[in-house]
Amino acid sequence: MKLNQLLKPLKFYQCAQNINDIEVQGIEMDSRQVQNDDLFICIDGFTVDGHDFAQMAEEKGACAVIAERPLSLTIPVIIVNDTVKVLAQLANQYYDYPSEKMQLIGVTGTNGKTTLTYLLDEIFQQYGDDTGLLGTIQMKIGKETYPVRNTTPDSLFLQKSLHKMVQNDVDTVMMEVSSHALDLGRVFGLDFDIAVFTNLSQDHLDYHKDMDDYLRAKSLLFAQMGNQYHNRKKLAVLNYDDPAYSLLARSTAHEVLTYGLDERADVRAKNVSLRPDRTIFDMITPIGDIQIKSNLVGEFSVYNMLAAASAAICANIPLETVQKSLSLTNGVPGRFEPVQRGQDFGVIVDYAHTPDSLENVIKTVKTFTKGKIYVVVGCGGDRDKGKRPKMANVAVKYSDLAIFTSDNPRTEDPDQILKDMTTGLEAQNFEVEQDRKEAISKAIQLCNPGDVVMIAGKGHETYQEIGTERFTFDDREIASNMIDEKLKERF
Ligand SMILES: CC(=O)N[C@H]1[C@@H](OP(=O)(O)OP(=O)(O)OC[C@H]2O[C@@H](n3ccc(=O)[nH]c3=O)[C@H](O)[C@@H]2O)O[C@H](CO)[C@@H](O)[C@@H]1O[C@H](C)C(=O)N[C@@H](C)C(=O)N[C@H](CCC(=O)O)C(=O)O
Ligand SMILES: Nc1ncnc2c1ncn2[C@@H]1O[C@H](COP(=O)(O)OP(=O)(O)OP(=O)(O)O)[C@@H](O)[C@H]1O
Ligand SMILES: N[C@H](CCC[C@H](N)C(=O)O)C(=O)O
Ligand SMILES: [Mg+2]
Repeated sequence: MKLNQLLKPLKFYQCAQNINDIEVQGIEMDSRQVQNDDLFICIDGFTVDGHDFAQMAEEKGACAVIAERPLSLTIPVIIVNDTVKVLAQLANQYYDYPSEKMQLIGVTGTNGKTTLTYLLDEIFQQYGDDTGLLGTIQMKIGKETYPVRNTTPDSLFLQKSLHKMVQNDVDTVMMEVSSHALDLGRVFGLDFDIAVFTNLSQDHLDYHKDMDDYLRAKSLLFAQMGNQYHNRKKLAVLNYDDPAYSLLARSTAHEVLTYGLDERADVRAKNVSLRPDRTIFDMITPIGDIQIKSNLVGEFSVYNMLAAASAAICANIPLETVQKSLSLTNGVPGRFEPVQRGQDFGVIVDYAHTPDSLENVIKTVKTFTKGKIYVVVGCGGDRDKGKRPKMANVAVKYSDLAIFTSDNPRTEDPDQILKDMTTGLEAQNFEVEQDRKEAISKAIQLCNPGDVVMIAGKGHETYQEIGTERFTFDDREIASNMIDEKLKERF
């Protein structure tokens, strides 16, 4: 593509050099990845400033650079006010606006995004769509899966991925939209057809100034859905029971469909029966009522199913398809995932890493546990420190014994994280075992028939991040081995 053509979305920019005949082979924001004739865009990041790598980009063959200040290079330097926004605009232009060629569903909220995108993926596949998925666990295009670094990638990777999905004839894409992504403009210019909100509770206050700032970031998804009133209807799906509902409803220019347990919600659950191994309820919707019998457990799963059904209804999926898909689903890897090795006690691995999600899952375990509940949990390093005492409090409040351990300490001192969790804790029903493997082993060793161990915080993760290195670690695998050992000892 000619550089002139690529710059078309921009009205104002400065360039002292002639850029008329420059041919661009690709866009790059990482100098290390630059290839001949790429356009390099300098991003001033949290760790380093991309402007400092423009020279490297030139040496690697970049044809031009986009920057926020003059740089002494021999290749043309195009100056703009905001390279983050320009990256999003040019990536969209370069990949020919892929989000407009698909049905795009964005999901935001503190908890439940991954779960909801998986439920939706199953519903749309059940309907017969070719689907794409972008989120915490992986990116998926049809049956192919790809590893990811962020829940919501930067705008360049995002547009490239959506373009690939278009090339693969994907009809519908579900994507998690994190508050970081919204705040950092990673989803600028995306044409969302349906935007879904799950819930808001404390997380990420290392990044956002306070809960209002966090909510403001979440509201951007609904404010930035685009304005195609006549071509295609756009819809916002909101949790009526969450206090954030009214602000989010006011943030969008589009029609809102609400869900919740409240009688006033458009899509709601009645006669809810929360059982140890399944959940049964009547789902009331504007287009008819269905009964849901699902393997998912806990009240939070009712919310996830209501949200999934609401988004599906917005996309004109028949209720029978929704009903069938929700009855078939076995949930999401690392979300309330049982580890079963034939033992007479329960072991559940879950990704709860916020006070609210931890409370939800332990309370759910409590509803069906006759024996004791042991919780193994830690808190991530380089993340919201305010969550630490709150998660510790929840763990001791709802369990018989909490074993506090390391999650991903990252660059923090694991002992300090554990101190942050336990300082001021009044209850005595906890132990501290920094080594996560030991902590899991201890909990499993303590189990008598009918007891349950809840291993929280890391869910699907197959690594433990200590310092800046990732070491192989999978709660499910470790727990399986420990259970096997315990069973062997018995015989
Ligand atoms: C705090 C944050 O969001 N950081 C993101 C950010 O990194 P950064 O600002 O540190 O980037 P940087 O290293 O300073 O680099 C700046 C620029 O220089 C360039 N560079 C750098 C080095 C070099 O040699 N040459 C070069 O050109 C880089 O390519 C980049 O363009 O930009 C990177 C590329 O897009 C992201 O991967 C990275 O996410 C990091 C890994 C991260 O941990 N982010 C978390 C906080 C996050 O975003 N989490 C949310 C989900 C949270 C949730 O809901 O649970 C998410 O969406 O993942
Ligand atoms: N609707 C919900 N409300 C509250 N908690 C939930 C809900 N759904 C799931 N959870 C809990 O939150 C945990 C994380 O769920 P999930 O991975 O779906 O959320 P997420 O929003 O994608 O999280 P992340 O931002 O870390 O990617 C689950 O393991 C479960 O403990
Ligand atoms: N996406 C979340 C994941 C947290 C998972 C938990 N295991 C941790 O490392 O804190 C975050 O980056 O805050
Ligand atoms: Mg997620």
